[in-house]
Amino acid sequence: MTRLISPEPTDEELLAESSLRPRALDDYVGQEKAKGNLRVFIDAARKRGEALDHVLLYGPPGLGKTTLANIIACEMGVNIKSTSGPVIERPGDLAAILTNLEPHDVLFIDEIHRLSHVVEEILYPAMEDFQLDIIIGQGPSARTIKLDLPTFTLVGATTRAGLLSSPLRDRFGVISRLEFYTDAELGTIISRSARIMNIGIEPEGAAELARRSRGTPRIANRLLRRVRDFAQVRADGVITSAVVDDALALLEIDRMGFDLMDRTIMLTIIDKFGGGPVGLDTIAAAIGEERDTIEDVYEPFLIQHGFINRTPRGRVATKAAYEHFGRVAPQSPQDTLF
Ligand SMILES: Nc1ncnc2c1ncn2[C@@H]1O[C@H](COP(=O)(O)OP(=O)(O)OP(=O)(O)O)[C@@H](O)[C@H]1O
Ligand SMILES: [Mg+2]
Repeated sequence: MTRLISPEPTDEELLAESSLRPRALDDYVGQEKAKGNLRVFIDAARKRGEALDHVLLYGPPGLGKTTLANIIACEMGVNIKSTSGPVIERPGDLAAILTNLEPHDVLFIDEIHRLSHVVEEILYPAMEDFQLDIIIGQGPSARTIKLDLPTFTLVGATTRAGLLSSPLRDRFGVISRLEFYTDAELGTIISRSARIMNIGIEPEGAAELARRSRGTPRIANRLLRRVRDFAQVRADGVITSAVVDDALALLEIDRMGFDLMDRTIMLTIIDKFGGGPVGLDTIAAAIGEERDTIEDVYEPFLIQHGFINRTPRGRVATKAAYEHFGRVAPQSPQDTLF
């Protein structure tokens, strides 16, 4: 099932996204820390006439990792080859990709935490010494030959850097964490997308949409498309904050941008487990969703905005979560003790 606020791209979006994707670092909104670092490293590499150091981008889905990888290649003035961890099945697949790179090219590996072990081991010498170790023959007569590779830049993307093996993580010179976007940044992205898509939107409409986008550009662009449909049918084509309100009410997205699954997670902790602490596996079983999906996709935003706490004994619903549903939070043990 694709959720309306799921950060995973739909097919329609994969097409639409390419036109909305900023191509230069200056057009990439927000992420000032990552951008600032990259700008320095890119300038330095260009001045030295070298390939950029390997870059690892991590953060929740939909925050702009793929976009940033493409911008890096663009700013370096090189080609980008894109693939993803699960797609590279055998060492030979990776060897074929690596030997086809031009000097200084960017190799983008999405979901790099899902690379198989054998493939990962090919990557170590390739990243470090730009060499490929190929084993020829079998048994006692097997020998390794080394093949020189062009210097290249590996850009890896992952939702959780913690899932990467440390030898792999250590081989990245630049490690950047992407953050959720502020409402103001999302407002800028929404206005820009509306311009490109030729949609009329009032500043208040953009601001309201930004507030409901879970800090995520992909969700912002998706909601913009849905609300446009609504504005064309129900209003006279212009997106006002009232149109956003009505459209999102219909789509069951509340004023915080939470959808049914977000609310289910919080209400499950509150109602079924007395507010927690409750383990992630127990929550997953109770709502019939994958543990990893909850951890990668739903939970980061809820934690960041203080609706759920992660404790050693499990997840806890916060006072803000109770208040969001108009409930009164039980007194914490500390309050009753003293
Ligand atoms: N900083 C940004 N400024 C403007 N638009 C952005 C920015 N980041 C992302 N977007 C928009 O959001 C969409 C999704 O971004 P992108 O595909 O790069 O996300 P992602 O982090 O790679 O997600 P995933 O982890 O799911 O691959 C893009 O089409 C782009 O239009
Ligand atoms: Mg991506």
